[in-house]
Amino acid sequence: MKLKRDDISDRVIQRLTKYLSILHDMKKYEEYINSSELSKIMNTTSAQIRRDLSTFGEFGIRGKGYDIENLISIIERILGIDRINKVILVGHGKVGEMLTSNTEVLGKSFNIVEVFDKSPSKVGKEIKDLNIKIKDIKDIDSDLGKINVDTAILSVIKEQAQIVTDILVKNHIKGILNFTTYKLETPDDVAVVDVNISANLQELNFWKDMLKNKGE
Ligand SMILES: NC(=O)c1ccc[n+]([C@@H]2O[C@H](COP(=O)([O-])OP(=O)(O)OC[C@H]3O[C@@H](n4cnc5c(N)ncnc54)[C@H](O)[C@@H]3O)[C@@H](O)[C@H]2O)c1
Repeated sequence: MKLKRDDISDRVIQRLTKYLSILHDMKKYEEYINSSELSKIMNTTSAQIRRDLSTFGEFGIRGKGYDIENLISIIERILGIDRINKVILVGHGKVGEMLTSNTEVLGKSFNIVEVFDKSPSKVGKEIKDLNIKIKDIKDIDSDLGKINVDTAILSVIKEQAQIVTDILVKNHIKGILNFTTYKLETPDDVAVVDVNISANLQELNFWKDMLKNKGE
């Protein structure tokens, strides 16, 4: 099935990643799960689950529900994590270090293959856990020409975010995980996902207060 960007909301994709983690837990105990069981764990409705999954095809078996193993592999394929994805990281400061010092943060489907920075005190230093040396951002054009990679993590200072993004786009990067708070401008064929812990906390506060008021 060929889907267009407008057919899929960000929320559906966020829920897919949650379904996946629940399904991984459930597969230890069950072979099948129906939308009603899944909806209780997800704290949503079974109609929502059916709607989300039907965006991508019909996978349920009438009377039995979803084959958990099968659903896991379908969702992994949809999310492109049925393979190892090579990723580069630009900006090895506090955030960058947090990401390279614990490979579990990225999960088993993502591998950091190159790290770039512009600070002379960092370029050339080895990142032991990854067995690679930090490279100079100045050399990114020639370095990326040698490896086949289309995903980048951006963790430079905000003031450099767009400049680095333009360099990444020029080097055929098609997906950027943006840790900076800068609103990046990219061509239509480049996907950007912003990570913003402060914004997440603000959202959390809103939901927490709303639920508290509901109980009063
Ligand atoms: N998403 C979040 O929740 C969150 C949390 C904390 C910080 N941040 C943001 O993440 C970014 C990184 O934060 P940090 O605390 O790691 O900052 P930092 O100053 O510790 O690190 C930034 C790194 O980027 C490098 N750099 C700067 N310009 C560069 C360029 N043109 N090319 C390559 N490397 C370059 C610097 O040399 C440095 O190593 C900042 O924009 C910060 O605002 C986001």
